[in-house]
Amino acid sequence: MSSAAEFESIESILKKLPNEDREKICRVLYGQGTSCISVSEDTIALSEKYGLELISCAFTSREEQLRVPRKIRVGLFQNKLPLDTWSPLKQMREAMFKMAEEALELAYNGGVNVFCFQEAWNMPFAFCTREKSPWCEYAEEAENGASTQFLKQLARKYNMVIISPILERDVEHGDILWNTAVVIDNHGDYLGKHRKNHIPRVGDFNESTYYFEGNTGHPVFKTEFGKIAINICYGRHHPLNWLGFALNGAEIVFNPSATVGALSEPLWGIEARNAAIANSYYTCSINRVGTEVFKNEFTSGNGLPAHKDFGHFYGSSYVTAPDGSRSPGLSRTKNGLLIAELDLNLCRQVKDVWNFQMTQRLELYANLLDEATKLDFKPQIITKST
Ligand SMILES: NC(=O)NCCC(=O)O
Repeated sequence: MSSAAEFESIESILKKLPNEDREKICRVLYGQGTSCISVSEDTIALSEKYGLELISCAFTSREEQLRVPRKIRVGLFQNKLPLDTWSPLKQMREAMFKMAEEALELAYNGGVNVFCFQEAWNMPFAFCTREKSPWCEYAEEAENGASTQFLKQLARKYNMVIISPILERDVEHGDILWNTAVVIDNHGDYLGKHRKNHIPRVGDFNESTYYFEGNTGHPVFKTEFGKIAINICYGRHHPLNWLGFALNGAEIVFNPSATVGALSEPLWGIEARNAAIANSYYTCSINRVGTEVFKNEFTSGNGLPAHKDFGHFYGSSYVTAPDGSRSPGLSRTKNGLLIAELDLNLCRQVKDVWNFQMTQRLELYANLLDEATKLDFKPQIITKST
């Protein structure tokens, strides 16, 4: 479904440079902190069988004298829709589950401990349309919906924490919808959920037609593989949203997303990376791939002609470490799995060096925020008196 005109990735262009030049550029653009890790031949064969691009890398950390390394592997999965947007829901679900099963099998073979899907992974990203039918039918209960039940058994089988961002239907509270990430622990038990804090009102992203801003705060989920949190898509534009997860002790924050090139691609490599630096945690950014075409035209309220697709979802999923180094990105056009080995000890090591937490002056900002939220707030602007 991707347009042939789409280029594959920044990395595929960098590969064309002479080695010496490429190394210099990568050191500056990507940081010094990643190296390739080899995965078994079987894992490579599996990625080929399932048509999934596979990138695996490890972030560098220092060995400590008193603490053992806390190395874990994350798996970031990006995918196109397996069928046309207008396919019957049952068929779409079957195709999605098959694809998820293959990606999880590959992740297990690559030693992944925590796996995350893209935003609203099991449905077309139909929120551009503002139509209610059939899209609202994709909504599921967080704790016991079809995809949670399906993933629980795979989480148990593979001893893997799974983050499953879905359209949630809250049947106990008026059947309303939310944009939610469900967390299933490695024993196959439902651990909890987080609802998207910031809802876009930009371009074709008409998501406020479907759900409100989330009411779950900034939860951090304590798992056997570290303290994890989820900042869903548009929340990545809000630095205080990232801070919220840091204040609650996150070591890894996942950013499952759905965003298109014309809108956000120059921002993509910056925001989650900056958040990792500012908050001394790892960030894992996942974006969907491909161009999703809808049956009916929709408009964006910007005077431009009505159209039937959002534009190209550019994938490019990547991981950033607390020291600012980042992994290569997955392709802009293909389904893929990025496996990254993280030593969670690096979070504290970076805090000790940079002291961002010690120097952050929360009380200063708390006072300002308190004032700024009052209706009679007067901005502190100093002008020359006449
Ligand atoms: N899904 C979503 O929140 N997309 C908004 C677009 C963006 O933040 O780049």
